[in-house]
Amino acid sequence: MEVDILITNIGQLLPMDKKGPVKGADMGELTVWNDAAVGIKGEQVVWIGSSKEAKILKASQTIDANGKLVTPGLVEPHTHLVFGGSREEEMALKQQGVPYLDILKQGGGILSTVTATQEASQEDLLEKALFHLDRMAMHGITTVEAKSGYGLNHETELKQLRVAKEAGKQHPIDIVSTFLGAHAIPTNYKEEPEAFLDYMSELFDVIKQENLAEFIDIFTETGVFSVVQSRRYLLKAKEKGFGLKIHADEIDPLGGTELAVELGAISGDHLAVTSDEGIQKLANSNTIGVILPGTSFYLGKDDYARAREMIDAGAAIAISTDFNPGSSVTENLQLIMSIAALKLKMSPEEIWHAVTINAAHAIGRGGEAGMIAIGKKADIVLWDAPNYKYIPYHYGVNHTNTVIKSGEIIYERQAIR
Ligand SMILES: N=CN[C@@H](CCC(=O)O)C(=O)O
Ligand SMILES: [Zn+2]
Repeated sequence: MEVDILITNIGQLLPMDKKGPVKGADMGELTVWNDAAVGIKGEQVVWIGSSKEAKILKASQTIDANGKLVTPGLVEPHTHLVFGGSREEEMALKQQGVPYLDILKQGGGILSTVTATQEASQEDLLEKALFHLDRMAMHGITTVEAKSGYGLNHETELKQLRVAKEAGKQHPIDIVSTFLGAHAIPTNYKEEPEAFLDYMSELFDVIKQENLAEFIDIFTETGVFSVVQSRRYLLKAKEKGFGLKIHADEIDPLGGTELAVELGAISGDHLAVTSDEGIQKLANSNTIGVILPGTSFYLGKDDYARAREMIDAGAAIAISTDFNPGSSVTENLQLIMSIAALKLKMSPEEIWHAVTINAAHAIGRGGEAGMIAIGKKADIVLWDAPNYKYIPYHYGVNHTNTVIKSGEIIYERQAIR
């Protein structure tokens, strides 16, 4: 057989090719192949076997992994990729103990990014999004979910969605788009959240027609949208054929997790303060819990999602950076893997499921992304690490050696000396 790229002498290969999403105790069972090899032709994986068997292949290019860990490209299931400006000035307020929701109430936080995004040109937003995507790719991410939500008017929300679509065309990373017009209440609708949601839902048709988003998301939170308002809005979205997501139980336990399950949302995200009942309901549902422990860390909070209890109860969990300019400013999902180990007490086996196959299922790419399997896209990372436990263990740095997206090498670490 002829292949374009042969990766051989793989120390540990994680195929992550189970039928997902992977739930509960199964998240702790990882398949590991030792001394493996992978053949790529065009965009796809066409051969998997042992390094010894790989000698029969004719390869245009051979990569000697030299005992390295090889995994699927990471899947990042929750980002606010497209935004104007930055919010480093807010850090001092956070240090003084001003709560996240108070900053928002005073017109800062999300609303200050809204002003910057409204003022930014489409070209500038695109350039900035591509820059952040480059950084994600360098860190081993090959598929990204991207939300709008810093427009809060028709024009700017559409501008954000169009930028995400264009970024997906120009960048090798695959982008899955979510409309988060219900991210905050703008000042001109301050006393009328329902009217604002009606106004945002007017965009559903054009978003469908132009194929600008697959999912509709809402921030269900104190001072933002209530459970009743969220339900009404999301039911309208469901009727139009969108998949649903909820920013649920991030700061106050309003019951967003329960709502996500009730509506059959593909994911409930954050879940930092989900109730006992919410955990049970999540575990008994097909909704994936997308946990964002970097946000708890970055907001200096003690509330971390009870991932252990969720997994022990049988839930499917994914983890994410929540990359955004306010509550979690990092493109490094490897760092989040370490925080998941340290603060969520997830095992390395669970963490690898959470950044590959389960993350793919959380954004409607189950069976396509987050796995290495014959006939699937060759999204593959070679790590400067001897085994899968090493990545969460050695924290805060980038471990990628080579990143392959759809069969193309898009990143190779350069030695300085
Ligand atoms: N909590 C709501 N939205 C974002 C934060 C957005 C921001 O602070 O700009 C989140 O997921 O954490
Ligand atoms: Zn978010």
